[in-house]
Amino acid sequence: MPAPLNPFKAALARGERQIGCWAAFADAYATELLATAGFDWLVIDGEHAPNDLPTITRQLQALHGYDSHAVVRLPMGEAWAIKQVLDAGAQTLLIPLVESAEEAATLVRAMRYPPDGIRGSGAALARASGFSSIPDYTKTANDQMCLLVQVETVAGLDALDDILTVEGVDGVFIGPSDLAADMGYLGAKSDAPVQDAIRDALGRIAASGKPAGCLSMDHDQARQYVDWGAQFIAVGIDVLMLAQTARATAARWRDG
Ligand SMILES: O=C(O)C(=O)C[C@H](O)[C@@H](O)CO
Repeated sequence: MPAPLNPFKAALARGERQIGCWAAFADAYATELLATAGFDWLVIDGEHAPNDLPTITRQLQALHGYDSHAVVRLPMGEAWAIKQVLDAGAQTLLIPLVESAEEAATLVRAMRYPPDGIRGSGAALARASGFSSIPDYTKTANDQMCLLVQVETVAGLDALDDILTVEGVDGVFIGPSDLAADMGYLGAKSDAPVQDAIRDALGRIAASGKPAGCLSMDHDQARQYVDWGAQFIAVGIDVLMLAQTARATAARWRDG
């Protein structure tokens, strides 16, 4: 029996639009709830949400059997951390702050077993192999790995065309907030120079044939990103959705 198919990777390869949402509660119960909403992908965020390996693992377990695909974002692309979340069952990773083709190629190798990469082959005891109930896991897992790299600095944009040539990079996500900050527009990702840079980057990624990704909770802006070439687009962040609704409800009753 081979490793489970990665439906998100397959959908991207078919050119299908994938609508996503950030899962930032660091909690399996909340992430399972989100999986009932109908998003194609959910980011289990280990960069800016208080997640660690056990909370990420519990969220992967909670998403099992749902159609929303888990995209695990690590704080940084370290090979040891990649190995741990892959063994926990993640198939798709989103790695922040990639600034060169060399970095991207190193990430590809960290996600693959030899001879294609350096992933440690101890999955026999891990959730990824169904605790050894998937006999061909290690022989077939490489093909189901999906690497999304985040380009979100001026240096990253300068290296974008090179990054796009790296085999094994399955998609490139433009991070609007970090890009704005790096361009000197901290907190102003909608300012014209940042939007121009995002437009250029999404266009270049789409033209290369690789899927482009982006994030906006502003629905008009998200639509704009799709028009500019984004194929996988995150349109919500769960903590902010709850915060906004809670604040609006309280204000309505306090002020009315
Ligand atoms: O730079 C960005 O934008 C991102 O990388 C996404 C953010 O980190 C997201 O968590 C919300 O701001």
